Amino acid sequence: MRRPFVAGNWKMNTTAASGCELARAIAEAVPTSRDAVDVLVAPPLPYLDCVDDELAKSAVMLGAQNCYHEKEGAFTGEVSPQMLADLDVDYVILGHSERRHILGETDEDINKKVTAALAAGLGVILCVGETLEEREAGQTNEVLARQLSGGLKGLAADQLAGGVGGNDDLVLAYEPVWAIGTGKTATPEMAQEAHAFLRGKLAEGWGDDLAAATRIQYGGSVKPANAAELLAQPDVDGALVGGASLSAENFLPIVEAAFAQV
Ligand SMILES: O=C(CO)COP(=O)(O)O
Repeated sequence: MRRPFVAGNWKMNTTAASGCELARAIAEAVPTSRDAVDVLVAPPLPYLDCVDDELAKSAVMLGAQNCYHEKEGAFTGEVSPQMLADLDVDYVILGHSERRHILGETDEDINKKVTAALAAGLGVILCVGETLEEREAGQTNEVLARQLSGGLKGLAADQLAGGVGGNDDLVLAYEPVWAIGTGKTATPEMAQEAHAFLRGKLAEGWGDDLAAATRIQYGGSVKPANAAELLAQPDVDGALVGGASLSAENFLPIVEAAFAQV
């Protein structure tokens, strides 16, 4: 069985004080002895260091929400994968729909970032997902296939599988854009269908072993009330949680729903 993976994407929310308090509450609930589920929080960049301190005595991993593809140099305002690794970041979220649709990132940009992040020893959570118009036009699979092959272009299965005991693997997140922050969740059946499609594409492009090992998270209005039925789907290996990750009261029941699966 693939180890479930629940991640909280805090997006551009919290303050230094409230972020650290939230991290502390999550860390307390997931001590190092509870490692059957991977749990991660991805705070805003300026709070990575203080959140990392709060997570020190827990099994909770640290995530970042973006990076640039260059190591260093004259790229004002950007942050390299090496800098994130230096701050103990385990995984970086790449290709989130907010970066694709608000910040204009292309599959080509995302591919450069995925390649650079994996090369720097970071794990990558690569987000893919269709808009409502694309779903209604029957283009969901086409969009998912394009974003997957675009994001992973030029990468071989052994670069995506992660090292022994390391967190430098590829994780996918299926996040239908119409379900993000809207309260509209994909039904468990819709999520399962998209996840199974993505796993099939991974098998076609990178082989059965990688497809069987790769975790695919679902993201889009995941809440304590719907987490268990989503996580029960055979190809749903975790959740990428936005709004509900901003309070321990909402995030921890989702984490517990994942523990209940193992
Ligand atoms: O975008 C998301 C996580 O990356 C999902 O956000 P919500 O859980 O707020 O819908």
